[in-house]
Amino acid sequence: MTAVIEVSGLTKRFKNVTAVDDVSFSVEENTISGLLGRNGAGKTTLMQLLTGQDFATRGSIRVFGETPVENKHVLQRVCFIKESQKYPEEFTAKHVFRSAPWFFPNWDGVFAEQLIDDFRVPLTRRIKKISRGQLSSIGVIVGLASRAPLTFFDEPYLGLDAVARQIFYDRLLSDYAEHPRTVVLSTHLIDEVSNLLEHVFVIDDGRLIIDQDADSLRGSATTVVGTRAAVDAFVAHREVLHTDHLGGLSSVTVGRLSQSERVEAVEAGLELSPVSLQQLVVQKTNVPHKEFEQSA
Ligand SMILES: Nc1ncnc2c1ncn2[C@@H]1O[C@H](COP(=O)(O)OP(=O)(O)OP(=O)(O)O)[C@@H](O)[C@H]1O
Repeated sequence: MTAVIEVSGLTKRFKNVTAVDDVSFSVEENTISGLLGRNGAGKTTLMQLLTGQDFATRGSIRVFGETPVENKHVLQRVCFIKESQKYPEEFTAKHVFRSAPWFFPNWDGVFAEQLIDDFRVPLTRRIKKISRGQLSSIGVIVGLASRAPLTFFDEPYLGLDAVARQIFYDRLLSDYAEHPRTVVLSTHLIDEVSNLLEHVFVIDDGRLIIDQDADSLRGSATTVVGTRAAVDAFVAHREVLHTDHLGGLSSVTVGRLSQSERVEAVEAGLELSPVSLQQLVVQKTNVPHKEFEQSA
């Protein structure tokens, strides 16, 4: 496997905020990765650094083996779709799609036309007059039709309805199968994208807390449900990720269980269920912010 992105000891500080805090990881070529985390976790800042739009306070970044900052050789292979993309005042969607091939050498005009139909983008209305969802559609189309070897989608579908989001997931998957490339996607709609992701990065308060293959992450936790006494006895010596009580019943999320542990649980009258990626991320990141901890 070849790493398209290699990051080591990366830190970005804004005055008293450490937005990215000593992060190290790599992203393999031709994979779809999710960059997940709560509001303010540092996802956008990290993407800005990886796409050379900001300078790191410390640490190193290699994209296609080189630093991305002011590096045409790297940046012409990168597409970054931001939540808040700005366009020139008089621009219509037509202007965006006409100018896209100047920036993206792999631009596929026929694919873009199909996507414009799929998303029903009004081509001749000025961008400042179109809806939030339509604006997101334009970004999504640019991200897909650019076929950049490395594409970042930063929360790309603000305002997109459920049908449009599904079209995005479907087109991304089918086009990725035909034209493999490296995609990094940040989103809060974790369950919706869960099946798309091959690798998961979770950033919390600037720190990378999960860097794991999506399949192994999905199997890394189980919820155990049963009477309080039986659940308590079963989880007594295990790491507990989350606990809920309802009357005499308990629902406790624990780490990976072996086959014999599963048999033991079932024999104790307990029910086992898988934990969704979203639940797992919520449980891992549902802790007090370090600033609040320090000032408390
Ligand atoms: N230019 C800046 N100046 C000061 N602080 C900043 C700046 N940009 C980001 N931050 C802070 O850095 C932290 C990380 O912000 P970032 O936008 O990267 O988070 P995010 O994970 O993308 O959040 P969201 O999911 O809400 O978009 C936040 O505390 C934010 O307030």
